[in-house]
Amino acid sequence: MTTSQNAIITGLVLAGGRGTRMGGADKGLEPFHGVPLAQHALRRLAPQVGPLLLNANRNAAAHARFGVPVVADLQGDFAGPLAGMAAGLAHCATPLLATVPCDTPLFPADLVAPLAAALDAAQADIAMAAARDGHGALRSQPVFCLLRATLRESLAAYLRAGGHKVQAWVEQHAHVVVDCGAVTPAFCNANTREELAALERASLDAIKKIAAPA
Ligand SMILES: Nc1nc2c(ncn2[C@@H]2O[C@H](COP(=O)(O)OP(=O)(O)OP(=O)(O)O)[C@@H](O)[C@H]2O)c(=O)[nH]1
Ligand SMILES: [Mg+2]
Repeated sequence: MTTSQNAIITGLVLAGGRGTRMGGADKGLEPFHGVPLAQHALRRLAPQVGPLLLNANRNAAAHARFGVPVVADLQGDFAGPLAGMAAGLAHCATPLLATVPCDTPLFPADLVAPLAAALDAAQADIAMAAARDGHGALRSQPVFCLLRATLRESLAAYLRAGGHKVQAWVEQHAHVVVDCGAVTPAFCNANTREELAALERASLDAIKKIAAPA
């Protein structure tokens, strides 16, 4: 994808969760190789999109230090990732919004272009990433989505009606599921501190492999 095509896509990092499985931590501020997870995700997404947004519900000042606008959920009850997507759509000034969670630090460096190509080819409103598990089965990755900004009202209405499930809302719209490669390690998310440490080790192993191929 060219830089001018990137410019029509706003990148949104979702860091608005409760972090229950990490002892209530504000996960985006947890370090990954010394860099806060939210900042790491912003850096990985930046070359793939135009403007950036960060969705967070706590510690606004700490998140603001990453240098992109911070948007909080419109409702204050931790309604799940869809609420973060809705906040992103509400502040999105481009025709498209690409979403990634903060807790999946090894997400593909070439994620957005295949989503955009598939959205365009299918003339769909949503492109959702999917990835192959160890048995070759395709698993949806619902928080990795490319959305048309025109879905703003639909999503707000869905949330107002008490909806929470990303997949269920996506299925109400013309959507395409895009095979983005293997689940491991690219789509492995850190829900606990142990998982975060394991992802740090996995990324070091990958670097060692590049430095000294077998
Ligand atoms: N804006 C927003 N994002 C959320 C919410 N809940 C989860 N997310 C985001 O959705 C993505 C996946 O979240 P999970 O790992 O399932 O949930 P979490 O809240 O981070 O952690 P747990 O409480 O341990 O489930 C992460 O990027 C979260 O930041 C929410 O209520 N609001
Ligand atoms: Mg998670």
